[in-house]
Amino acid sequence: MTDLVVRAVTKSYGATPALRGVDLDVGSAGFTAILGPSGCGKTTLLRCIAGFERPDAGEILADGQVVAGTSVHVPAHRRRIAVVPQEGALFPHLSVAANVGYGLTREQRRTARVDEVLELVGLAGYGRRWPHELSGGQQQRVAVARALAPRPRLVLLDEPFSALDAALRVELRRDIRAALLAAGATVVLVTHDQDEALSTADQVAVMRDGVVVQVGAPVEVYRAPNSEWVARFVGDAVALPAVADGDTAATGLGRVELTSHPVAERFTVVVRPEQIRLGGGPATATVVEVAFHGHDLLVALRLADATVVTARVPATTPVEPGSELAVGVRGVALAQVAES
Ligand SMILES: Nc1ncnc2c1ncn2[C@@H]1O[C@H](COP(=O)(O)OP(=O)(O)OP(=O)(O)O)[C@@H](O)[C@H]1O
Repeated sequence: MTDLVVRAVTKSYGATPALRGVDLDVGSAGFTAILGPSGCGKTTLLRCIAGFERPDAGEILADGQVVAGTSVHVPAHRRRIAVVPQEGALFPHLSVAANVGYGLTREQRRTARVDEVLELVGLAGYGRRWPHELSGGQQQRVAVARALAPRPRLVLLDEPFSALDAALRVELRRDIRAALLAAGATVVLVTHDQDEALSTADQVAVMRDGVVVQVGAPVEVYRAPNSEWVARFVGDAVALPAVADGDTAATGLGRVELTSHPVAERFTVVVRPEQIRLGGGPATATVVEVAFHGHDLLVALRLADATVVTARVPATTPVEPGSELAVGVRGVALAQVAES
């Protein structure tokens, strides 16, 4: 697997800073997602890695070789890094096979490589079709096959599933992940979709305002975000005013366990809506609203201190607006933020 290292990379467009010192190590993880809101610099980082942009400062190394750095700029076509863009990547006037073979030498095209990668993405036998004869999902599969054909050391995916409908995305993500890892490629996916990042990647790098603010396995980033911002960005979060009580926090939902000592006398703790327990616990709450979301209910609760928080519970939970319930928090708080 290719070891990609990004060190202190900065990049501005005129007076607009897009990257403000990005550090990222993609080495050990097969599949890394770069997750961040619109405008945080994801695409710029991807373009710097691919070689379409030149960083202002910092270094990018692939397998220990500097591909971008002070006075080094290996051109994009020499990096052995493939990019799969959002959509519209295929040449409409070329057959599927010709699209897939586009980046291959004439000799390579005579081998079975095109059929091999088409099979890998689940499109064996589609070589003679034209792009317009394929569904959107099939076109993205062809784009991935084309990226894989020349055996790149790294595949960069730029929001490749964003134009597809929800059900198709889930299936395609799973298949594409399997195909890329079967091909032995190291993969970097850029996305603003939390669910996509958490469900597809082995490692998630969360970006905000031109820097990577947290890197970790999906479960780590979700369960132990290093700030309230990350907690809110990777999922729903409930912020509770808290007062230090020994090594725990006293909140409107009762005592909450912390992963570390309280940061101040008064602070805010963050928990996930699914951590709120209904029908048991040390505090009392009034049910303000119950919203049905298929397998879940979102239950708005007014606590004794008048704070309103939202709990997520299975749809089978018996709960009525206006009723009073015992409530509590299970598990530990995700993050604590000192009151400013
Ligand atoms: N070619 C450009 N010229 C000037 N400013 C640019 C250019 N490309 C990007 N920017 C600016 O750089 C910042 C980062 O943009 P970038 O496209 O990398 O973000 P992003 O996270 O990929 O956003 P999105 O998810 O919306 O694509 C933004 O403020 C953007 O307006």
